[in-house]
Amino acid sequence: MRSTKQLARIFGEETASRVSNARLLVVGAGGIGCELLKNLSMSGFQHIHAIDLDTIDLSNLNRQFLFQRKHIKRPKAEVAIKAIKDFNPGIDATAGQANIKEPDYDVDWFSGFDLVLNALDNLDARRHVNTMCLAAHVPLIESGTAGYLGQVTVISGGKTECFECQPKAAERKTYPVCTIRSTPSAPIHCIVWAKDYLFAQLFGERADEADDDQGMDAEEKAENMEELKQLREESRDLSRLAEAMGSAGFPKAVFEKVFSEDIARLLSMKDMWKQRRPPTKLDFAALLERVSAEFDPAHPDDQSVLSVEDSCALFVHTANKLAHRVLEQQKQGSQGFLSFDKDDEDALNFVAATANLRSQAFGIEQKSIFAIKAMAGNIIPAIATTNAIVAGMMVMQAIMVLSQRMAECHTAYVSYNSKRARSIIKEPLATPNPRCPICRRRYLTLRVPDCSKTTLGDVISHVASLNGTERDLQLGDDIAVVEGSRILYDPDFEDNLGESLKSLGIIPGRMVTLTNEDDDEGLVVPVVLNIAKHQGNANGTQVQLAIEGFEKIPKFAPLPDDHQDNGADAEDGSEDGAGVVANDQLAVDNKGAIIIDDDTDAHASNMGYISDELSKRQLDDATTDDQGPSKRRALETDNTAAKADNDDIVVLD
Ligand SMILES: Nc1ncnc2c1ncn2[C@@H]1O[C@H](COP(=O)(O)OP(=O)(O)OP(=O)(O)O)[C@@H](O)[C@H]1O
Ligand SMILES: [Zn+2]
Repeated sequence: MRSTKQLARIFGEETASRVSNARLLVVGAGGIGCELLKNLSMSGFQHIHAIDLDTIDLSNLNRQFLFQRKHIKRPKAEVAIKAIKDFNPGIDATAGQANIKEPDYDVDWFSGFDLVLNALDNLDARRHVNTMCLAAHVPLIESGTAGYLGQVTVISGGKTECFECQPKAAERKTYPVCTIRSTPSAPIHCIVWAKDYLFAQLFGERADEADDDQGMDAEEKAENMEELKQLREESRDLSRLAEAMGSAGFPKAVFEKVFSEDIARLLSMKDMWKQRRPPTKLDFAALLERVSAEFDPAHPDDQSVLSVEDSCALFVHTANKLAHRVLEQQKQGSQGFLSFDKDDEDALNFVAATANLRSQAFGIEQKSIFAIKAMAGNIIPAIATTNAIVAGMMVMQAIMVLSQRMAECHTAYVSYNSKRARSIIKEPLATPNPRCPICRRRYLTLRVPDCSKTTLGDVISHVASLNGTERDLQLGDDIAVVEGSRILYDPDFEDNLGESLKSLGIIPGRMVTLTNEDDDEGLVVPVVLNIAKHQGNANGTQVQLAIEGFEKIPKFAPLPDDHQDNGADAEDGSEDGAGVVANDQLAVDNKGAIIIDDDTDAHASNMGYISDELSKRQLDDATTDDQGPSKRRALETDNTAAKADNDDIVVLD
């Protein structure tokens, strides 16, 4: 094959052969994924499986060049794989339309690949693949772009930082409740109000009234007493209105409540407007009388700013449509609530119309639906060229990993600065954070003949039976077993010992973490057992529990004495070493065709996936509960993972 020959000429026969024999998993066939699949198929890679949960949208076609208009609504991975097979018919390429988090894609499945490449767009999936690759001992190439900024890095368990070793800067904007609900002064305040408050209250899952004062201490609550009371009343009124959904007067009732009554109530709080421009009430009937004759609320122009009258007509149209959808869902027996999705036209148009009406009331600039989509969806426009550069760098890293030239792998950044249009920066791969709650783990596989017969006690006895052998797990006597955020066993909690694994929800694909209860120093590296089916026994004799994978466990550096010296413990969200590179480091590291950019500030903010919100983690001993640190960390890991994925703007106080 031509590409293999070319590869052999550049990198040698051995590398070319490793590349052509390697089994690759590409997760995500979107902006980066399409570029990557195209590159891989043209660079000598022969065995590729791509997975993506989504289907193709019109909005993907401007940058996902393997897709054409005729492919809209077809599965991304399938179409992308078909396209690369057209380029390179000899390739062994397969596709799956699925969420990579589905239990079918378990550790055994991941172990079937030599290399995984992430081309994802969300933190939750990235974290999941990171853990699966660590558990399966498969190297991972991680990537991300945000507009002109991009990043590629290599993750190899025990050798490099993993995706969770460092906190990522929090990008999520938060706004005080009172600004959103009472004193907006910018378009985004009105958009957040329309999306997170009005839309959510009317069509979403019923919110908890107590949320209005979340985050306030007692003093703040006392100071804001009057306003909080008003806010609660407003919410209650809206909930009552939601019950009128489907009646002819529903849109008018909502309009009059939010753009007339609530504004009158705000105006009555005179102190609020001493330093601010007071809002004005809107008149529903008067606005509807002046809607332009040519305005079609079913097909609004999303590029221009609508007149306030047309926004009112759009509000009526979309409020009716959304109400209808909720009622239909209820009729079909489901709970009947919607959550905002920027790609749901009714939801977007409702939010755009109400945000603009509110802007009108508060004398704030109005925006086109297109602009509101970007703001409501927290969207940074995707740049095809950045995706292409990142995908190219991923292929280079893939070749290096497969040819076992890890020392030549890098974290590479695509960066932007006003002096130089674009540049790429690289830095050496960082070593693992010795306190990382994900990669400082010994990932092993526990083969279980039958989870409905094997008890938790059997597992504990099996672990104990390894003591003193070469497979000693070195957990000591006081073992604790944790699954997710549940404690299954510790020396003071033996209730589950007689339970079958299945009855405890421990089935193939799940992972349980074993720690030492008394390990206050955190010296024991916890063991994570991936539960897997036993492969069976050819002789027909009864198969026993078996723990596998000892030979794949990396060596872990001892914990540093200084507990402060820990990036993952950083609480302030600062990047704290997460990608900031010293200039002198660059100077010694700038071999190759890399343009060095000396703007470290730009660099610091250019990790492709920093746009994902990372919940901050507190991994050190600051937690005041009385669980041992190892078990506590195991629990925290699971809790933070659960909190992780929410890219939306949140209203906080
Ligand atoms: N858990 C997951 N399992 C499989 N694929 C995923 C998962 N999460 C995200 N993806 C896929 O990763 C890809 C990321 O690509 P990209 O960032 O270009 O997003 P997009 O959805 O194509 O674009 P946009 O968000 O701008 O509409 C998407 O195709 C998405 O479906
Ligand atoms: Zn880590």
